[in-house]
Amino acid sequence: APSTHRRRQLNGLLGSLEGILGVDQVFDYIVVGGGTGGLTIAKRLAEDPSVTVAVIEAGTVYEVADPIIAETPGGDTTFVGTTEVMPTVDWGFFTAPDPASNNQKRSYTRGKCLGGSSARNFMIYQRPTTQSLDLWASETGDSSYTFDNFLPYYQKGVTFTPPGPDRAANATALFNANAFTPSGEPLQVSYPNYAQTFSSYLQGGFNEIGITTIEDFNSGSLIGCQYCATTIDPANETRDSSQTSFLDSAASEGLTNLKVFSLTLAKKVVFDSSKKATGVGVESNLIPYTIKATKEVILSAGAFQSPQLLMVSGVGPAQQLQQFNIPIVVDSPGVGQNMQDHIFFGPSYRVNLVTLTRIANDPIYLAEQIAIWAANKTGLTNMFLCRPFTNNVSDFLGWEKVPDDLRSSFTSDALEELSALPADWPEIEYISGAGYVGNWTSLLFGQPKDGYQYATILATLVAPQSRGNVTLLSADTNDLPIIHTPALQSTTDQQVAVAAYKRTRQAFASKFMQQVVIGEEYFPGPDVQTDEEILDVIKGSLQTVWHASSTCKMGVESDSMAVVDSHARVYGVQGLRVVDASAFPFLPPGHPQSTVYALAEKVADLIKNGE
Ligand SMILES: Cc1cc2nc3c(=O)[nH]c(=O)nc-3n(C[C@H](O)[C@H](O)[C@H](O)COP(=O)(O)OP(=O)(O)OC[C@H]3O[C@@H](n4cnc5c(N)ncnc54)[C@H](O)[C@@H]3O)c2cc1C
Repeated sequence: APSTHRRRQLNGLLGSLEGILGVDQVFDYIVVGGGTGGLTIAKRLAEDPSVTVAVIEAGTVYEVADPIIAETPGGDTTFVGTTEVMPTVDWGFFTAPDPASNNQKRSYTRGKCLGGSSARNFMIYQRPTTQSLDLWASETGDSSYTFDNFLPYYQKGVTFTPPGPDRAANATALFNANAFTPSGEPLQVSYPNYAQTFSSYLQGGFNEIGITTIEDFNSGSLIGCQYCATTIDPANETRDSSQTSFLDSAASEGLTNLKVFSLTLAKKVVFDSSKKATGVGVESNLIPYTIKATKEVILSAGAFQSPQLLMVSGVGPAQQLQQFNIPIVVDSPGVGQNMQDHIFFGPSYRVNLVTLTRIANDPIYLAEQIAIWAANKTGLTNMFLCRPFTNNVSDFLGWEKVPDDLRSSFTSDALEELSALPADWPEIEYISGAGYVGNWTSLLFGQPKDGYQYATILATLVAPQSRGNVTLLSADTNDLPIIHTPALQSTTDQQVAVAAYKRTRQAFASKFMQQVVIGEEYFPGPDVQTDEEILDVIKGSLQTVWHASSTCKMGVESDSMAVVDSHARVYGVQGLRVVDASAFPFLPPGHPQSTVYALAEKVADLIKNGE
């Protein structure tokens, strides 16, 4: 079977046993975190046969840890509610109580496995807008980040496959093939063959309320609506992650100069007396040892744990380090600060369509789908690859700035803050939710069991003004850091959120959507009408979109909160970079995985060029 073959190939790259046996471990480069950014940069560095690369990853191969859910696109709906934690491949983060939203503590999904959060995400693949990347270039003083200059790195690792002949009827996905380069690159971007019927109605509803259909979301414009491309491998309709793309290709190319230390926790970066990073202290099976780096250490442990690793290693806000008796290497006040994230929420309605509600509640329907799969399967071993499960559930998106009629009631402060954003930067994203979401407690297990099907439009704040942070619980990476997520502290965000909620209701009330809507709004219900009532519902029912970023932000040296320069090098030390979502200068509009992959590609080239 393909997955057994894959595991055998990967075994050739797993090096942790040697570490446990105390064999001296010295590499040119150490990448901490085998997630989205980490495996991408590690594979690219290892393409040079003259260097050696180690990856340190706390988790393991996700098809070993979690053989069914992780590789099935529809498995993305499991264990992402505010009260749930995936037992096998998740870190188990909960946010600190959030005073701006009823002191909620929300579960915050983070992949703990090879692939990292790309093994747990919703697979939406789209790129930021032209002007948001141009802003990245101006804020970091580096013109190589303008949309046009950065685009080749978005294209580099990706193979794009247009929607195929087996794609469902009435679900035509437009696309711009020119946004991609023809290639045999590792990361697969395509469209599921099974489309959510709800999305066709959503498109009609959006068009009716003024959100027009555009060609695609990968060419620099977002305002409009369309089916989204996904990191689903069209060959077998399974999830593609940095593990199944970049690490698998390293294995199949026989790059034995790349070693993966799985089930190995990074404890701290080791510096010499000249503040050069010379290695990483790790722990595997409770045994501590050090892996040495002769050239560089690259932190790719994600937006929560890259800043944690910097802080426990002595790079961070002095006060925070002193609190835990950590010797200060560099007082860097921005480490862990400036966190940006998106939140989403929205009303749920009963609909006359098949949605996740049926899959979750109707075993006979599920058995039928599995029987259809069994009759037609082409060598795939996972029965959860029956048709409805090959879709990532959120397959249609819309974007806009708040329309004038709702904007007219905004405060002048809110209008001023929002006007600072570039013209093409949307304020709201709408994500199709073909199922009940309600108060976000649990997607799969929370579907109402009353025989109806449900659907939701998830309004998302993509120009958030609220900021969060990451602080230490202790000086030991065995203790997860404390995460304060930025949800609705800003009154601008509150106003946009209420306007966004009203827009989702307008879409459900459109003639097009009314063809399939049954009765009145189910959640929160028609009694919720005033702005205060709507805001209260949002506070009690929001979830983050798991897009935490910018906690080791990139910026110019004169910016005291900048942690890395535009080559992702940590200010104040040598031989240390941060390459993951934490290094973003800010969170561009939309879903960040494309930018994490692109940044890793770009920094790999910088390193290869000695920059
Ligand atoms: C549920 C969910 C849905 C999402 N949906 C989408 C989507 O549809 N589209 C999109 O574009 N984005 C989506 N995202 C966001 C996107 O997946 C992330 O922004 C991106 O994957 C982050 O990449 P990263 O490299 O920064 O971190 P990660 O991919 O999380 O990698 C960090 C890695 O470091 C490892 N690690 C951490 N600490 C240590 C340590 N001390 N020692 C050893 N290893 C360590 C982790 O185990 C992990 O493998 C979603 C995220 C989630 C969680």
